Amino acid sequence: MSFGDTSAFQDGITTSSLNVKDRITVIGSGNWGSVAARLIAINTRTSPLFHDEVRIWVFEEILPSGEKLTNAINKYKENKKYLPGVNLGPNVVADPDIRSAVKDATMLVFVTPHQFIEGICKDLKGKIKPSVKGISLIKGMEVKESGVTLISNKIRKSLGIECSVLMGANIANEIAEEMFSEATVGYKGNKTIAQKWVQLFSTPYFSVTAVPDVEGVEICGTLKNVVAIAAGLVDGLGMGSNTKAAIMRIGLKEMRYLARLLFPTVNDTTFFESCGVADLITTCLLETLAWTKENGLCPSSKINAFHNGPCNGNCR
Ligand SMILES: NC(=O)C1=CN([C@@H]2O[C@H](COP(=O)(O)OP(=O)(O)OC[C@H]3O[C@@H](n4cnc5c(N)ncnc54)[C@H](O)[C@@H]3O)[C@@H](O)[C@H]2O)C=CC1
Ligand SMILES: O=C(CO)COP(=O)(O)O
Repeated sequence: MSFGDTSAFQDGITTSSLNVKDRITVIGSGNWGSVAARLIAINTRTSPLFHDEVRIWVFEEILPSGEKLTNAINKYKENKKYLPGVNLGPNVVADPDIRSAVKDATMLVFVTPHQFIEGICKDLKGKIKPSVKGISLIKGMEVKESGVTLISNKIRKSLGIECSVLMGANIANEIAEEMFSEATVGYKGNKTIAQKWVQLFSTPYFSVTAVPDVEGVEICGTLKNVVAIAAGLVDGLGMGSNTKAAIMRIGLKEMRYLARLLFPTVNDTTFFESCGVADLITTCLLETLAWTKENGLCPSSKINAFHNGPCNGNCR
């Protein structure tokens, strides 16, 4: 079962049925955190379900101008370091103090690099409302000899809250430019909250669908990066599009195999959502583009460049 048409929910969730407006805090203000805050702020400005203001917790940094990043976001409504040139919206408010940023929140959006989540959860323990709902946009998982732990599970266990996930073919800069993208919300049990997450993120150019398979959605967002490394190697070796397509096809099958080995309840259909095949494709394509842009090279020279220097224009 899936759903993506937010208009269908308008009757199901009303302010009168919920009584209070939800208050949103975004935890993380990097590239994707800033774009996520921008999407959310569009909806909180217009939907009666949400409080207008969107708080964004900022890991404080000093800009080359000497200004604090938080002050600059609040002054210019722009994240000059992680999303320059994009207006975040008048209702986005940056806060460098994580505790004050989450104090009134009823919905928390986690969107930091995965290595920081443990420390962040420690800081949040006992500081959030017990009824708060979370969603993780973080890609990655913890791997130890004892087994793997998904990031949403770390959040759930550490804070004792419900935590959904949102993953997909979501290159943040493209969404900031309002180019069309899809995303998948993965949830466990609570369909009402999943519907609310869909409403919070959906815009005409950001189409969100929810599926009741939180592990499946999250593990897709993690494992696709392994396949993308292989796709990058294919580029570097100049092996061509057929080989890259084979890597992607076999990689998707292996993603499904491993996902089901780790989490037997993962649904096959999840791999056909944006979080599955679409994220795999965009990340495999991105590997090529990012590397070649950074190095001023054409794709087929990628590996040779390590040995022979930059492309001389003769490679195919
Ligand atoms: N950028 C993208 O297009 C997408 C990113 N993601 C995922 O979103 C998550 C966040 O990625 P981005 O926003 O791209 O990150 P980013 O790389 O743009 O920003 C890094 C963030 O980490 C913060 N930071 C640095 N040191 C820190 C510390 N010690 N403690 C806490 N925070 C610290 C920085 O201030 C900054 O806000 C990642 O899990 C990534 O995989 C998912 C989809 C798309
Ligand atoms: O979601 C992404 C592209 O769709 C980017 O994900 P990563 O941050 O894991 O590279």
